[in-house]
Amino acid sequence: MTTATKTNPEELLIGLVSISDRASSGVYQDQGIPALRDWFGAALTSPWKMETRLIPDERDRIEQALIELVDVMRCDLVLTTGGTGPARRDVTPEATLAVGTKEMPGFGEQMRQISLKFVPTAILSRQVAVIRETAGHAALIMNLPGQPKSIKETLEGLKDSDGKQLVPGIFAAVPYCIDLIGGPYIETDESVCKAFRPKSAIRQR
Ligand SMILES: Nc1ncnc2c1ncn2[C@@H]1O[C@H](COP(=O)(O)OP(=O)(O)OP(=O)(O)O)[C@@H](O)[C@H]1O
Ligand SMILES: Nc1nc2c(c(=O)[nH]1)N[C@H]1C(S)=C(S)[C@@H](COP(=O)(O)O)O[C@H]1N2
Repeated sequence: MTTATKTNPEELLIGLVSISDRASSGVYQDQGIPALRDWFGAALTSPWKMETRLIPDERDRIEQALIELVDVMRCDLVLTTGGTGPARRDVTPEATLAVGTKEMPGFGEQMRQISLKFVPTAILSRQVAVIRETAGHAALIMNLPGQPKSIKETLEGLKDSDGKQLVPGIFAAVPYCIDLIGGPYIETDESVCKAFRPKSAIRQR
């Protein structure tokens, strides 16, 4: 576990939660947090920090981690990886919906569409996204599947060998969503992920 504190209101605080019985008990090494950290390191050009958790597939533990990351640490964005499938112990979507104050169904639908370009089993992921709002703060919480490779696939989409975007990744819609819930202005490296905002919402630097 790492501990980050928000020192600058312009800095994005990202909560990264890896949910895996086997990685959290040491059967194998967690690759979820490293894959997320590497992706954000390449994608973001505006300031950011991360706060990480590695936990088993237990609904109470997942809810507790999400609430703490949003309400106490004041993360603006929380990404989970793992526990979205149909297996008995896969409960990440249930925990996420339980802590959300608004559901964002478009994210789940679109993430499955993106993932279907990579694997036919994408339909097995029940991933969801929600907004959690407290009195003075709000965050977007999004589920990603557990396969470490699914992180880049879902966030970044599909490019051809020349780098031309064939399928936009889900992260393209995240910066404007964070604007709308009062979070910091996120800027990205367009060669990794081009953020989409309405013209009126684009800040000139
Ligand atoms: N945090 C992780 N680190 C590394 N590999 C992972 C991780 N989570 C999942 N995987 C890999 O992705 C595969 C599918 O993910 P899934 O979440 O369905 O795993 P799982 O079999 O339920 O894992 P677990 O039993 O650890 O909860 C796993 O079999 C494993 O190879
Ligand atoms: N982009 C992407 N999405 C994916 C996958 C993948 O490899 N890449 N694996 C699928 C598989 S095999 C499963 S079972 C579901 C659920 O995975 P989870 O239980 O690890 O969250 O995600 C699906 N979505």
